[in-house]
Amino acid sequence: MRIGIAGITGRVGRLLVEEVLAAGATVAGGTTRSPEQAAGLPVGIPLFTTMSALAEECEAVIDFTHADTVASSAKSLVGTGVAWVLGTTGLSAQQNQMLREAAGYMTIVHAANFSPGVTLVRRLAQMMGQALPAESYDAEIVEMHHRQKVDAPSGTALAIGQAVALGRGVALEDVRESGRDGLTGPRKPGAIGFAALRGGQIVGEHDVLFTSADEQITLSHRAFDRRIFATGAVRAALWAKGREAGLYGMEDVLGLPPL
Ligand SMILES: NC(=O)C1=CN([C@@H]2O[C@H](COP(=O)(O)OP(=O)(O)OC[C@H]3O[C@@H](n4cnc5c(N)ncnc54)[C@H](OP(=O)(O)O)[C@@H]3O)[C@@H](O)[C@H]2O)C=CC1
Ligand SMILES: O=C(O)C1=N[C@H](C(=O)O)C[C@H](O)C1
Repeated sequence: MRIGIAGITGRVGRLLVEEVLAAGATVAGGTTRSPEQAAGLPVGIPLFTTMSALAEECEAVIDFTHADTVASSAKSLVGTGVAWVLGTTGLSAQQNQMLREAAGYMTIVHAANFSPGVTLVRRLAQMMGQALPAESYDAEIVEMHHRQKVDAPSGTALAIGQAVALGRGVALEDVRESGRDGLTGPRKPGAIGFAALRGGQIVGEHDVLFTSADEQITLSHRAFDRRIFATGAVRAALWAKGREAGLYGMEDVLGLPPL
């Protein structure tokens, strides 16, 4: 299979090159805004400055770049027959809506976290949201990442929050509490809270806490190596080949029922 890598010079992009090759697939090329940054990549990988040019060379694109690229990438990929495996986080509501619309015409696998562990944490978080009454159990999600991360809360934290909200039968937008600071007043009943910490080179840590007057239950996930995201994304690209148009997630790739 010919796989393209959008953001090939990035932290995940460089690992994707190794993981595509390890899976026995071909690195059909990559995008970068400045090809001189490609130092250290294996020689001979074609580099492009646009998604359209990359799409001509491959059957799937794995994209770990920046939310600002989502609209133009959707336009470039619709109608090409190329599957889009998108790991970029920090998407706005409007950008998420664009993805849903594009998925009417093409195959998209979108996950805020391609690790199997986080996929299972989301499922457990949904079960806890369903089983533990929101009036008694306060749900808080704490994440910590490296100092270069540009979006907060992390896409994973929000995806876990969405799972808790789903379990509680509410919309996350209606109950989300992020970035408390100052004279906030007491915690709102039923809120799902988020706290984002940044420092050093931490790959990705997520804790989901349900705290009542009498007990606390915590789900924790630690990514030790970001290769776990690259391996999962390559798995998703191989899975996406020949799939009908639609918006899929890592649950689909792992063969789990939808949340
Ligand atoms: N779903 C998942 O499992 C995971 C998701 N992520 C997400 O993936 C994304 C990338 O993460 P990471 O690899 O650490 O980031 P990096 O900044 O290391 O890499 C991103 C690459 O994308 C390119 N890029 C950045 N901004 C733009 C832009 N505005 N337009 C076009 N290209 C751009 C840059 O390449 P150049 O300068 O060469 O153009 C850059 O090297 C983030 O959103 C992150 O949160 C990260 C890990 C796991
Ligand atoms: O930017 C990162 O590094 C990561 N981003 C993803 C997110 O926002 O959840 C996934 C992972 O936690 C690493």
